[in-house]
Amino acid sequence: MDTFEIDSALDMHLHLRDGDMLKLVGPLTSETFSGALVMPNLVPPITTKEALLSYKKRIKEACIEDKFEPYVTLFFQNDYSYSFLEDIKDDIIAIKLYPAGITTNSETGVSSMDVEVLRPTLESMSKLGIPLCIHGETNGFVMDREKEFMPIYESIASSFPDLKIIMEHITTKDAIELLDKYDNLYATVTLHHLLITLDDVAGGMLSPHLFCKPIAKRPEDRDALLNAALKAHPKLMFGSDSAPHPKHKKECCGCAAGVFTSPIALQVLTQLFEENNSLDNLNAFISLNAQKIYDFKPLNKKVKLEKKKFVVPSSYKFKGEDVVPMYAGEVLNWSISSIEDKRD
Ligand SMILES: NC(=O)N[C@@H](CC(=O)O)C(=O)O
Ligand SMILES: [Zn+2]
Ligand SMILES: [Zn+2]
Repeated sequence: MDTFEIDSALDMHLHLRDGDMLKLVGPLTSETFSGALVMPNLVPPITTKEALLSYKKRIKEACIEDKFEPYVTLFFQNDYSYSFLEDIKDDIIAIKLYPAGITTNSETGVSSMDVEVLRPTLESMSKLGIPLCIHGETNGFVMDREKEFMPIYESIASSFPDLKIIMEHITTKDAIELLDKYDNLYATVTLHHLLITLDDVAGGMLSPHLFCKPIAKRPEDRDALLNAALKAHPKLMFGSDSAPHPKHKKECCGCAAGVFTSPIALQVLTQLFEENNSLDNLNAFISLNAQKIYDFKPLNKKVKLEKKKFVVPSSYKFKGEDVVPMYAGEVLNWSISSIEDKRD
C-alpha cells in the first residue's frame, strides 16, 4: 500500500504551552489533527474558569481556526466544590491529576494520593461524569514509579466505579495488564513509548530529546505497549504527550523532561503500523477509541499520507523559540500528501 487515509486524528494528551511556544507548536498539531486534549500544566496551572476559557481562546487564535478543536482540561485540586465543577463541566473534557513535583510544572499537584484525601473532588467528578486523567508515578526509584502506582489506580478505580479514569502515557506491561481488570480504567500511550526503551535514552550517548517522564522502560514493556496499540485495544488511545521545551532547556545540564513529536506523529504511526501489518487498526487507535471512551464526535478532517520520503526538520523556530523534534534530521518513509477538512 502506498497511500493511507487518517480520519479525524485525535491526540488525547498534548502540551501546547502558551505565548510564542503556543504560536509555534499550535499550528503544527492543528494542521493535521482534528482535535487534542490539552494539558493544564501551565505556570500557574489552569484552576479557574476564567483561566480555562482565556487559554482556550489563545489556543484557538494560535491554531488554524475552525479546523481544530482544543479539548481543554482543569488541573486537579482537592478543594474544588461541587458547584464549581458543575458550572465548569461543559467547558472541560476531563480533569488532570498530578502528584506534586512528579513532572514538569506539577509543583502544585496533590501531596497525598490517599483516596480519602481525594474523595470530595472525586465524588463530585463521579456524580457529574467528569473523567479523571492521571500522571501515575510514585516518587520511588525511577524505573519502578509507574509499577508502584498500580495499587493507587486500583484503589481509585474500585472506590469510584462510575468515574472514568485514564492512566496517562503508560510505559509498562503492568499498566497494560491492569487495563483489563477494571471496567472504568482506560489509558493513553505516546508514540515514543511504542518505539524506544531506556537504551535509546541512556544506553549509549545520552539523548536528551528522548528524555521524558515517565522514562522509557524495558523491551518487554515497549513490546506490550506496541502489541496493544497495534491491535487497537479498545481501552487504549493515542496521546502523543508531545511536550515541547526550548532547545537550550533540553541540551544542557538539568535537561527538561518531554519529547516533541507533534509534527512527525502521523507519519511515524503510519510507518509503524504498516511495518507491523496493522494499518487496518490505525484509525481506531488514533481516533475511534477516543471518541467512544470520551463519548464525543470530532470535527471531520481527513489526512492523506503517501509513501514518500520526509526529512524531519532539525528544529522548528518562531521568534525566540527553537524546538527540536524526535527524529530531527532523519528520514521517514511516509509523508503527509493532502489534508481535507470540512465542518459537519
Ligand atoms: N512528559 C513529560 O516528560 N513532560 C510533560 C509533563 C508530563 O506529561 O508529565 C511536560 O509538560 O513537559
Ligand atoms: Zn505526565
Ligand atoms: Zn504530558
